[in-house]
Amino acid sequence: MKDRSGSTALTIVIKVGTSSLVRLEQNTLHLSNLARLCEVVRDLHADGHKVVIVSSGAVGAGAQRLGLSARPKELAQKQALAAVGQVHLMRFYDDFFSALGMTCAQVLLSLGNLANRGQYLNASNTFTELFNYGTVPVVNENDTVAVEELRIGDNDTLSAQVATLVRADWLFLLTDVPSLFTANPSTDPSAQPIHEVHDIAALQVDTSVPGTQWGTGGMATKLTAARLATATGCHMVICQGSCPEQIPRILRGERAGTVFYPHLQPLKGRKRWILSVPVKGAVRMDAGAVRAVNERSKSLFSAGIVAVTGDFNAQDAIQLCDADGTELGRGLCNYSAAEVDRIKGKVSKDFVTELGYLGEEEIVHRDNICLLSQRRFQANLSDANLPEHADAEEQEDEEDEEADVRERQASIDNAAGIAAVEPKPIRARSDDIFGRDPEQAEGSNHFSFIPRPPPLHGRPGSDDLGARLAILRDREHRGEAMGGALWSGESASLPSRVHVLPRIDDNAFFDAGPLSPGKPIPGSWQPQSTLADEGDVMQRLKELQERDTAKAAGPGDEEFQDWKSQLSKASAMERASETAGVNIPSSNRRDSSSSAGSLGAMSGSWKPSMERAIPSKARGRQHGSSNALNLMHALSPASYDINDGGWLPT
Ligand SMILES: Nc1ncnc2c1ncn2[C@@H]1O[C@H](COP(=O)(O)OP(=O)(O)O)[C@@H](O)[C@H]1O
Ligand SMILES: N[C@@H](CCC(=O)OP(=O)(O)O)C(=O)O
Repeated sequence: MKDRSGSTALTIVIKVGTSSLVRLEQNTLHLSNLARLCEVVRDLHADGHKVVIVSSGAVGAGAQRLGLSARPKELAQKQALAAVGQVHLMRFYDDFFSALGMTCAQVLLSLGNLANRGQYLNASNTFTELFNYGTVPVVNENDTVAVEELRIGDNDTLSAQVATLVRADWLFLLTDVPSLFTANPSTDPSAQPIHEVHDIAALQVDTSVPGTQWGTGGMATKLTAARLATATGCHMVICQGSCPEQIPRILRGERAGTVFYPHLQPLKGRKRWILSVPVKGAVRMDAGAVRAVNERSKSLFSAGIVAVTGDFNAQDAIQLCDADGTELGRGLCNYSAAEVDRIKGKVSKDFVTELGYLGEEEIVHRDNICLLSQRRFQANLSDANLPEHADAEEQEDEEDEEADVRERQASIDNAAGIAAVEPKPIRARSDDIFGRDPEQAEGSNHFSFIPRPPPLHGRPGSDDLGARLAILRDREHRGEAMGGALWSGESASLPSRVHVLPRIDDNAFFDAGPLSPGKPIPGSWQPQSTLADEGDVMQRLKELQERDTAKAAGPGDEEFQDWKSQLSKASAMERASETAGVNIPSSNRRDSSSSAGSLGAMSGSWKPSMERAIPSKARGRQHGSSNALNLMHALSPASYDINDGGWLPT
């Protein structure tokens, strides 16, 4: 079967709500709905489509099993009911699918599985394998263990996130009404059905009246799901759960339910994942910032921020809203809520005075912004109205997508314990580090890519450099140093034992060139001075921490002033070179706004002629503030030299 767009093999997510799975009056499961849904899935599967079910109903079914007539209010009670109901529901899914000659698989997800990029990729690989085995994954939130602040909370949002994860073409939300209406049809007899939605922002509907006591979120969360799903290029449909047979008919083009059309230029690669990061706050932008961010796909700078809400940390996801509070997109913020509050409306040269350090120039870098508006979708959008750099953006999206595929593959390889020592060229990521394969014999020169652990956060001057160090030492103690930030080992090209403290939070990509057994890493690095042992490293860190603290004390310090003036010269130099088209490594370009790159540049270890395959996307992909460690590298005499195209932080 082809869908209306002519595609043959589709990935389809079907979310079924409690209202369609539980018969409130009879206090039983709605077995006929459930059985017919399984039959529809069987037919879709037989037509070559991959199908995931996101099933609600655990709490409702649990309540029925225990004879409760009202939904409990306490989280712990709901969690207990979910534990009872989930197994009951899955028993029927398993029975029905078995009777139809199919196998289903239970997947319980929690927020952490989606918000953490590594776990997200891992979950994605699991779905791929479940599809390969021909099974039907049946997903629910892991309600029983999800604590309040770490819950997704409703399965409409969960289903959109699952649709993003499996790169679904269609997401169906089966519920107890035939479509979205202009208002709740059970309380407003004048409510009119809405059949098609091209621009969610333009919708005028009242979703404030909730549905049954057993559902969560009513229509409001379904609209949230629609915004997420359509932004990633997925069609979404709200339709009647008692008639799952509509699904194949809607795919063929029949008019039923409410169809939300996807963005023409959907989010790709890593930006899709950003949508799964929990939102911790919001900023409101003035009209100029709205134009820059929403229409011209620019970064968000502090000058355009008029208000901040929520309590977020650096690198949390926040909503980017217009002055009225309408959400236009989401992004990973480079500063905490308190920091943004202090620098909002100001320009970046004021950051040092306000914050005591110079951080990223962008509050939210454009590489970390996911726009949710469907401005690009409108059919009448002429080329002249397309956002600035639309072509470049498209190419960057493609790069993002390719990077995403590579990351997924790397995640599979790592999970399988495959050392990435291959005769063919390998593209490595800077969040991999090189290390000796722990499984290999002493004296072997084989190298592996070892995934780096999640980034640590910190600011110079804050005392968390000490905390970072404690974490690093703990990792090393636990034998994770090879995959951690404090790396120790022997390089094939270095005779001596060295300690390398790589920049721990840069997600830039770099090309490692071909690796093969017994061959030194191309572009191998040579420390100009060697930190011989842990004592040296600790001593160095201590010195640097003291310097950090002194610098953070304020801009009165002479050395700090000198540092600042070098920094602005470096930025100017860089801008000039950029304009002149000199090939500048992207990571250094990015770092021009932070201490390390610029100081590195000024100290001569920056090599503009160095050819490296770092896509421009690397810029701004910073996770957490790297300033403390960047600063350390910048100040450290142990800077690393690049021989022939490899890359390590200076
Ligand atoms: N504008 C609207 N259009 C349709 N239904 C609405 C609207 N606003 C609120 N609702 C309510 O949303 C309910 C469906 O959401 P919910 O109870 O969460 O169901 P489910 O369990 O299927 O997720 C409907 O039964 C209806 O009462
Ligand atoms: N995870 C919960 C579902 C929460 C939920 O969103 O319910 P619903 O609004 O019926 O889709 C459960 O299984 O009961």
